[in-house]
Amino acid sequence: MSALSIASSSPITFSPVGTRHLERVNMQPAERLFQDLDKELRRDPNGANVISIMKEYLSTHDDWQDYMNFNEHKYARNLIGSNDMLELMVICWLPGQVSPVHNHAGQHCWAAVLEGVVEETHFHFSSTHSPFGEGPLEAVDVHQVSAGDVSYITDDIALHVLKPANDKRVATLHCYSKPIAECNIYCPCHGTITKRKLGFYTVNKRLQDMYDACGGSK
Ligand SMILES: N[C@@H](CS(=O)O)C(=O)O
Ligand SMILES: [Fe+2]
Repeated sequence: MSALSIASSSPITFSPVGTRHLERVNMQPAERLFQDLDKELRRDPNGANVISIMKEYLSTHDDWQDYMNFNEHKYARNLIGSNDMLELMVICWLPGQVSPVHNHAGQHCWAAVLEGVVEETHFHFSSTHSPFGEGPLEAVDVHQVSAGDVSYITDDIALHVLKPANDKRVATLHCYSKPIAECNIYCPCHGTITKRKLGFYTVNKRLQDMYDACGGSK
């Protein structure tokens, strides 16, 4: 596998200095975004500039639509690219689809809204008023995120749930650093934890045989 492993119709590899610029020109904007995020996260693992990089992409490009695939059974995770530092995906939500209460496996999660309006609910344990503890959970914040805006969460901030805020479909662009192969799902009533492997509905714009997303009620 190349140093930069990214889903693309034409495989991208690092090339000798001199031709790198030409390769970048030939990339799709979403592939360039992946490369820009990779560079930023290697410079600063906390990704101080990730939000501005994502917002710049959102305001100038729409090739994320090429990755937009919905699944009637659950919210659909469509991978743009991944490597050891990050994974970048378009997540598509039909009205009524919702993620379970979950964490992010100790990683950074940035979620930009591409289309529609998202409702995000933060949860803490009632016993500790923090994202760490035991027993029932309580919703501590509910807010909406509109197209063009970027939300950010880590396990230190809260557990969360996302869903479309109204009866219109939603597309979000998620950047995880580092990649999350598995997360915790929480039963809100008891705080019981279940491990859930995270799969992809499409990779490199191609449907995958098995799709096992992070739960979802529909
Ligand atoms: N973290 C979730 C999507 S969301 O609800 O933030 C996932 O990657 O499946
Ligand atoms: Fe999440």
